[in-house]
Amino acid sequence: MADTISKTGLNEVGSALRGLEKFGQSPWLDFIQRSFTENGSLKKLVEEDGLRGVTSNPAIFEKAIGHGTEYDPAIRTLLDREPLSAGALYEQLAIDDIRAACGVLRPVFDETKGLDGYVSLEVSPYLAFDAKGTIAEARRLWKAVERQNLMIKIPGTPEGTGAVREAIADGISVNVTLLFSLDAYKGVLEAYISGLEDRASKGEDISRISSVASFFVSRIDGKIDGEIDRRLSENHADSAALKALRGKVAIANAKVAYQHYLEVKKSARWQALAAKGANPQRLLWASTGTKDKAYSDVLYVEELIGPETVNTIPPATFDAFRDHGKLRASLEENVEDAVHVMAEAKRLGLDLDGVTAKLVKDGCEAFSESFDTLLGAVEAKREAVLGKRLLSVSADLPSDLKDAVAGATKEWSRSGKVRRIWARDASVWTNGPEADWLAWLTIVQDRLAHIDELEVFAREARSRGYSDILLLGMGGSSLGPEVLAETFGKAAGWPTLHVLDSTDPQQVKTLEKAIDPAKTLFIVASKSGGTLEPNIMFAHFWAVAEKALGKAPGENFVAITDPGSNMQKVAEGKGFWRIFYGNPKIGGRYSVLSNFGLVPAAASGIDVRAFLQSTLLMVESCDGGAPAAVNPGTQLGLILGVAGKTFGRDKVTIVASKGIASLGAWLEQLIAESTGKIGKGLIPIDEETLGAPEVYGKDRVFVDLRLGSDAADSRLAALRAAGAPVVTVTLPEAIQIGQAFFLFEFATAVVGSVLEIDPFDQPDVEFSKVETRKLTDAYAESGTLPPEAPFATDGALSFYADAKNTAALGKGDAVSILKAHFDRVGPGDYVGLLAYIERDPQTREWAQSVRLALRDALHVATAAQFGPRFLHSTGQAYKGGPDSGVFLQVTAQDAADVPVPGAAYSFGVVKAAQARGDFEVLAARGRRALRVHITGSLQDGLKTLSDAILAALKGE
Ligand SMILES: O=P(O)(O)OC[C@H]1O[C@](O)(CO)[C@@H](O)[C@@H]1O
Ligand SMILES: O=C[C@H](O)[C@H](O)COP(=O)(O)O
Repeated sequence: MADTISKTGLNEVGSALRGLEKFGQSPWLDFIQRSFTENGSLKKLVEEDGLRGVTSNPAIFEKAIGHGTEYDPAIRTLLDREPLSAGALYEQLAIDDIRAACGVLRPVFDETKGLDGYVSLEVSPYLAFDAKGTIAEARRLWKAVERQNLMIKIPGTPEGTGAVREAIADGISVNVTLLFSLDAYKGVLEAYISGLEDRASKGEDISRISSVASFFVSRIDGKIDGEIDRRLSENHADSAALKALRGKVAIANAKVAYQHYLEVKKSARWQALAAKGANPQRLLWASTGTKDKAYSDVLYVEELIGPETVNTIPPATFDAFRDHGKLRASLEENVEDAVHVMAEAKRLGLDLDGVTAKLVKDGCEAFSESFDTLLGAVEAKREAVLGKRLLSVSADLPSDLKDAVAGATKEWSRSGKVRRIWARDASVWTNGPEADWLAWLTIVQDRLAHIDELEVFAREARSRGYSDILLLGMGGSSLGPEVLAETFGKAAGWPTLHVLDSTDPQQVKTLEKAIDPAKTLFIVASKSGGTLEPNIMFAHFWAVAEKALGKAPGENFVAITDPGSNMQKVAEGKGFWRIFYGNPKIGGRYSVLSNFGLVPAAASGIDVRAFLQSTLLMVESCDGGAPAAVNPGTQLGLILGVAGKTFGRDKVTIVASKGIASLGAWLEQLIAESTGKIGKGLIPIDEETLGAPEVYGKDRVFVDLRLGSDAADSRLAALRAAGAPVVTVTLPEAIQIGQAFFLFEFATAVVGSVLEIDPFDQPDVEFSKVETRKLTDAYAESGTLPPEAPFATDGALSFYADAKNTAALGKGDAVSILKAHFDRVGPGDYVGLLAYIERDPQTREWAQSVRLALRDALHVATAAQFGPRFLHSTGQAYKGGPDSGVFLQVTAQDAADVPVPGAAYSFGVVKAAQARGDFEVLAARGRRALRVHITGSLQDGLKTLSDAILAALKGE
């Protein structure tokens, strides 16, 4: 702008601009930019051209902030101070600019006794059709800018008009924008007057409120002239009459609006307010830059000069008017002609009502798009400044998927879904209870606000000299802590964090041996407090600790549970050292950034403050102020959701750097339990070693989680080249695992919206729990589980299934049964190996080799899971998700069992009941499932089973 406004002829022709004042019109400038204010250019216009106000809009800020590097230092300074989102950064920059301009214009405000000297700041264009949101934002911005010569710009939509009345009644000066039609203007003037009356009736001063009604001009000609040209090109019968209207309608419309202003001013109603000191709401001519080069470049200034009006002039027009503008009292000239033009437009069917209605809608959309572009540019700058402090997400997508994601992104922008998520609007999903499960959105800020409590606890725990921490929990209560334990390892001088999430007696024993129970801090974690596993694990380790310490070990126990749970009562009754609470508005799989992750993190020496501060950066990246196109959580969610829903790519294959590989298991629960229901969903595939493109079907999306500068698996390049979608999430440092948690939480919520499901419930897991409970109750009553018989036995392997599956599999030997089972696998299916055995390096390796053999032979996705752990994770999707799973459940005779203190059943019985409950639900859901039970040595049995599987796959 400094260059745009010429410096020539100021004294001589500058009088044209200055001359407007003599006609009662105030020239304002439709432009703002930091450097322009800072370098004195704005002041110069005030002093030399008689400039009396400034207006801004989202498009103007987009031009100022969204391009070039001028605002970069300010962005850097702001980010050094606080982890702001793109939206918050923009707002801060805009507020600073508006304040600076208010400072320059303040002398005008004082000299004119509050008539002029205003600077306008527009409410977010996203709120144009949201009355409540608009008034809230108007109040917020008014307070934040805190300048008497500020005007809050509110669009003159029906919703905006309602907000105008409230704002005026509040004492906020308002510039009503996007006015095109006489009717809309009348409504706005009425709202202004009513607002003043409301305020006066409260006995409050109305003399310090100012308002303008921004009537848009050139955009009307743009539309009407376009229609005229279209008709002329078709040799319309009324060609001459149409031609005569070209370039006339906008000005005529404005002149007629001005007549309304004059009439209202004469009214008794207005006079009563004027007597109390009210200022009239002046008409402000906006959109006064000439768009059609065929017209004079000062047309919309010269033709609208009249008393008690404002013209906000864009820079080039300002220059032009200074240079060759002519002054005359044009606004009240030939009013009858204006009325005639309007009548002609009506007669010729130029549909001014339709045009103006469309202009309002288009205007709001255009400002929203400019705002999206602006915030997108700010986000790019933000990411550049944050650099390696932020994880990055990039995607290589085949073109059809890429286009579909771009389409979905547009739709999300248009419908404001990201903002609606943050506004806790359940209509983003199913309009069900989703809004009650969204406290994870702000849990990071919440926990940072209480960080002292965690830090004090960490110090105390450390000073107690524990060698180990053993966390007992399932699913969301254990998988997050497991990621933290495995990602960060043991911190020097701090205890080692172990996690137990199994009822396998051997696994329980292994953990018991790994710790020194007298020097262990036990953390019992359960949101509900009612989950079977943590309760029986607690009973066991309480007894173990009691024995080791020789006294009630409450001091060595900490509970994490939701307030009011049974576990809270137990912990209180048993004198636990501490009880930490979860947030009941956060589900288990979304709880890692709440106390469920933070308490074990703090106790094991992770710097929870730094961890949360880092995580907050990602929370802000996913904020409602970051438009869908640049919002990493939204983009990731749209890619996964659209790939699954539209392209049948519903297997999310997770590949990871070694250092963050445990994130995969946490992601499994998040994705599967959140999305796998009512026959829909994404199936996470974790730890499946990559293969060549030929071994895959077309149902995959690969998510590559990279840590630091770890090189990506070279096989991904081949997959990319073969057209497979690959999303890469790169964490420059391990501490950004918190960012990854939030990123995927947000993305999963987005997937839920795309799939039109409630991502926060888990109906089928509950069903399994009920089935298991029935079996353990039966055991408690009779001392034995209900009898069951295999439908076939082959050596150490016995096969069990429901009637439907049995009928499909036949009663041959192991190989033939397995062959029949895997013959049922088709393209797009996946195979789930569900092993209810100890999860240790050997069994994991066994499961890996079997799943890879299955994948390579059947060209389908495979999952290798351990029970009962997966029941609180992928189990939901296996039962409730798409019916594309083919399951082989593996159970085994336990070498030794472990009793559960105070219960009739043992760990082995619980595990057996869980496997059977799981199978019953799979069968009830009509899934293709087979259970193989190993008797005798587990190691030998597993070998026999894998040999039989390999033979079945070879078709032997
Ligand atoms: O923390 P809780 O209530 O013991 O629940 C453990 C897990 O069980 C589930 O409720 C069902 O599997 C999960 O969502 C949850 O993470
Ligand atoms: O208040 C000012 C308006 O936002 C501006 O004049 C719109 O002008 P345009 O139609 O040239 O975008």
